[in-house]
Amino acid sequence: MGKTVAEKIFDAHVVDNPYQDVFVLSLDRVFCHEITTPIAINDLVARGKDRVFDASKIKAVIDHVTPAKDTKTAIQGKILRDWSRKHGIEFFDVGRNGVCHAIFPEKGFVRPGFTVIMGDSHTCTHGAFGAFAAGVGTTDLEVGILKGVCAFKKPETIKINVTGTLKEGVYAKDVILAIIAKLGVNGATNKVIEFAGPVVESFSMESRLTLSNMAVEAGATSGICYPDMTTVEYLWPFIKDDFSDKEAALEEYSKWLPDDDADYADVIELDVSELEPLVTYGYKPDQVKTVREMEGTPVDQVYIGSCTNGRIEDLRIAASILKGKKIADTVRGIVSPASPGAYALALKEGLLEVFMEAGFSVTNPTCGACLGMSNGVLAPGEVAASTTNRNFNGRMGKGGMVHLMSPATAAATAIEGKICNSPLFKG
Ligand SMILES: CC(C)[C@H](C(=O)O)[C@@H](O)C(=O)O
Ligand code: SF4
Repeated sequence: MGKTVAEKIFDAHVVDNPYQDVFVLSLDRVFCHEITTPIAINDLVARGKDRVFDASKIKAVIDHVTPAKDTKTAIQGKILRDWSRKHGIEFFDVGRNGVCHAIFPEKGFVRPGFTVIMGDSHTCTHGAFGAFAAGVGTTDLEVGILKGVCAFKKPETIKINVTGTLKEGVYAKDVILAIIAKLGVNGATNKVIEFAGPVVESFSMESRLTLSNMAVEAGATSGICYPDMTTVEYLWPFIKDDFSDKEAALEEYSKWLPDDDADYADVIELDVSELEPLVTYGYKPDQVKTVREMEGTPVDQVYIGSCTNGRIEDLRIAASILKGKKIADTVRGIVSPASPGAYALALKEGLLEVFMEAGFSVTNPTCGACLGMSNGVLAPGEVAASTTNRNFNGRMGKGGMVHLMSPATAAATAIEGKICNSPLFKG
């Protein structure tokens, strides 16, 4: 029987098989942010185990609330900062920081075939490189930091073949919303999703990161895209000394493709040729309608950012719609480029100017408004159009409502003050 991508990665990393389908895997990366890692650090210190398995494989960033907004968040940042310095862990502090799942890919920290953990549910994002990347709780994070291993049940895999041709103005965000609507919020629980097919092959790394990012919203442990020349091109600045040429890198990474006769829990065919821009309407990410159905819904705030859609590709699309336009005066527009790289490029390309002239506030790279912690918290009863990944009740502020959508739809919605299709989508 052939193997799925996750099965191949498990086989290559297994250090123990304590019982049945539980496997202890060696870790290639342990990522840390200031919300969940300080709890693990404090506990490790209290237990006299303030050690790390391999400082070069651990990376840390302050991203959720940055710069600190109060004493509590300042302390969280300080714990992570002091610990990183003490152990020689590469650390991204104010001025060089951004959303973990945007900055770590940008730095080339993830490679095909890697195992990655982090105390964050959207760690699945890094599966876009053909890695097994999973969010974990405090105990697993502590063990990972200390010993460089993590125990997982060998997951089954759902393969989704995305076929057809996307219409102009329809993006990876619409595809993943369609997938979540189809699977339901628990449809892939304890499973891995492989995103396959010509549409995914045609996607940039940014678009693949958007797909993998929301795998967890269907319950998936990880969302994996297959490594190909797009992956190699993206990683090339970081791997060029390891390979004679790009073809050699591609050949090496191809060992992380699934076998033709791999055994899947389910194989889903999704033809996206007729797909329209989508938007969520309720408090669960599988509550999805077409933008057309939701057209005219007034919004108070439009947020463009996050680990889902705060990358340079997203900023370019939104800016192309906002150029020369003004957002409605009933709307507060907030854009948070997700990483320093995206911010710097957006500045250089004049995109930040486009956003500002349209009436947006441009913030530093941070999670901020995405989870209602800073930089754009909603008041009760307010409605946001947002390029983020979660629309849970109160997610962006107690009593607030969030409609998830693509950056193109968000930009168009900001101009109208009401949910609407972008001019790029011709129907
Ligand atoms: C704060 C963190 C633990 C949380 C997560 O795990 O996802 C956050 O990033 C989120 O998106 O809600
Ligand atoms: S941007 Fe939002 S979803 Fe992503 S890690 Fe930050 S809070 Fe979580």
